[in-house]
Amino acid sequence: MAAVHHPPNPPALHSFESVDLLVESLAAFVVKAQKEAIDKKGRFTIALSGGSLPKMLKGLINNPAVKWDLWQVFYADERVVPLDDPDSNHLLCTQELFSKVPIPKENIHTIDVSLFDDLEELSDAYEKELIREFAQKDAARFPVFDLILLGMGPDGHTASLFPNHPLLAEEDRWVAYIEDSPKPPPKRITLTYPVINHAARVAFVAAGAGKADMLSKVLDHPEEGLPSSRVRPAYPGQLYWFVDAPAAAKLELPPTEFKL
Ligand SMILES: O=C(O)[C@H](O)[C@@H](O)[C@H](O)[C@H](O)COP(=O)(O)O
Repeated sequence: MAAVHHPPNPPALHSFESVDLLVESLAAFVVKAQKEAIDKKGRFTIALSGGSLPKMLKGLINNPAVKWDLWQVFYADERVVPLDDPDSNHLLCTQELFSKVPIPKENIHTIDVSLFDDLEELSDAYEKELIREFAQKDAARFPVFDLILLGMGPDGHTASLFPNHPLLAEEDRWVAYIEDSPKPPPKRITLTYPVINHAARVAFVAAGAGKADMLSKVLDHPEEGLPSSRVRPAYPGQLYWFVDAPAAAKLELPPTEFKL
């Protein structure tokens, strides 16, 4: 990545009056990111999270601009449970999105359930899956996702990067595992900061009044070092926040007008 000494771009905060507007704008944003990636490289690499995020992507369903066959989907984090377990992020994304759109199954990169007994092997295998997708094609030290979509938990966590956890200091691995997640289930794998912070675009999605206090901590007080505040994609990467008015209610950071 060029210009290593350039400071990260400031976050773009997009605040919407309603969740419907947020959903519509997020879909338009994803489609634009997809178009730019496909025009440049003929494919679109994206990482998804669980929580409320998959539902927020419903603006992509029946959207003729989405080129599903050119998407390569990874998970920003995944719980170590069978893929049909109610706790699985893959199951959630399948129920909310993939079962409703024509995406080829092989374009969705799930964790290897045969490796559940050994989390080291499991995360190594997912890292290899990323290497197969990125390393030969982009030849970079870290993969450069076209887009990573994240949620923010009530404690400020994102992906499976929890406050004060040693994983926050991981500098080498692309994928790491955690056995002591404070939020169940305890065993998970997660993309690490070097991967998240090398992405071309990272977008958080947060809606509802329940997010207001934590959002203000994360965006107005990044010096507190909460996991979501540590997401600062390296230049020229860009960080976006898609929030609704109740979530934004306590923010000092001024919003940026949403324009495509
Ligand atoms: O793995 C998990 O524990 C959840 O998926 C979690 O990381 C979620 O993404 C955030 O808590 C935001 O949740 P909401 O989007 O539902 O607010």
